[in-house]
Amino acid sequence: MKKTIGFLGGGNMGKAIITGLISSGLYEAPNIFVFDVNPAALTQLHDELGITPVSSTEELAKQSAVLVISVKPNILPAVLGEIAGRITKEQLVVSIAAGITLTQLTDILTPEHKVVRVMPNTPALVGEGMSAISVNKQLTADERQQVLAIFQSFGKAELVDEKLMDAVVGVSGSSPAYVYLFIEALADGAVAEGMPRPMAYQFAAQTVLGSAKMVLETGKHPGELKDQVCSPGGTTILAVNSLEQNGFRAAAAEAVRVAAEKNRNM
Ligand SMILES: NC(=O)C1=CN([C@@H]2O[C@H](COP(=O)(O)OP(=O)(O)OC[C@H]3O[C@@H](n4cnc5c(N)ncnc54)[C@H](O)[C@@H]3O)[C@@H](O)[C@H]2O)C=CC1
Ligand SMILES: O=C(O)[C@@H]1CCC=N1
Repeated sequence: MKKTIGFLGGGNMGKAIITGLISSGLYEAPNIFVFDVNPAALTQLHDELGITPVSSTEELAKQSAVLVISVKPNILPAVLGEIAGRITKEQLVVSIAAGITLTQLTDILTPEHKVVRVMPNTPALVGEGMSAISVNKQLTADERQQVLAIFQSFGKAELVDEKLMDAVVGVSGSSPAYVYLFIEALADGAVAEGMPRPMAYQFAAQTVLGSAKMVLETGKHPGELKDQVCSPGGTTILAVNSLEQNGFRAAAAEAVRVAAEKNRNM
């Protein structure tokens, strides 16, 4: 049997996942079905990635063993509600919508349906995603592994207790945006010192990438890694003090908190 997956919504996050899936080889592009109300988005996905566009949500539900709902949270209930009657209890329904709980999904479908809540992030596009996955009781152990394999094909993925999903949004779902802000700010500083902008982005982004790898691969505490950069009487400790004076650490932690709170109250 063909291994199929469908996407209801092919926007920023849908496209990032589809690109990641195709690059990993887990799914062949023609076996990825997409429906989007925006015909231009659909044509672009077809032309760029080779996916199979479908013309209705009903058709999508029929074609997809795994159905990923990747529309905005505010329209998910209506969109899923429209096709609820066509979704079988064998299909896996995966929602990536912020703030939509497993119970909300089974309220729209039925408690017997297999539902999955995932919080991915856009670096899926380049095979470096971070996804958290919660499932309801209807999934078998094999199906849990299947979902994990999908999201591990383009980065790291973990099964988590659903109550952690708000923290996940703050620390990985939304946080690429804060990291881009940081990269842009580092580059602005370098440009002010006379560095050409493209060079500044490269130096800032490669440093963020390398520093992240240091945390993941050495297993060392981030504080210890920071200390290794701070020479006594040197440049770095002055820069670190400046960041502390300007509330950098508190600002980052507060960003995670407000994103989590929003997710909780969506
Ligand atoms: N952008 C991100 O970094 C992340 C987004 N998410 C979640 O992913 C979901 C999608 O977000 P984005 O991709 O950023 O939004 P987006 O606006 O880029 O994409 C949504 C897509 O859904 C389409 N759409 C709207 N109404 C539709 C309908 N009735 N039927 C089919 N398609 C329809 C739109 O044309 C658009 O292409 C949201 O629920 C969001 O919470 C989750 C993690 C990260
Ligand atoms: O901003 C949002 O609501 C979505 C969820 C995480 C990233 N983007």
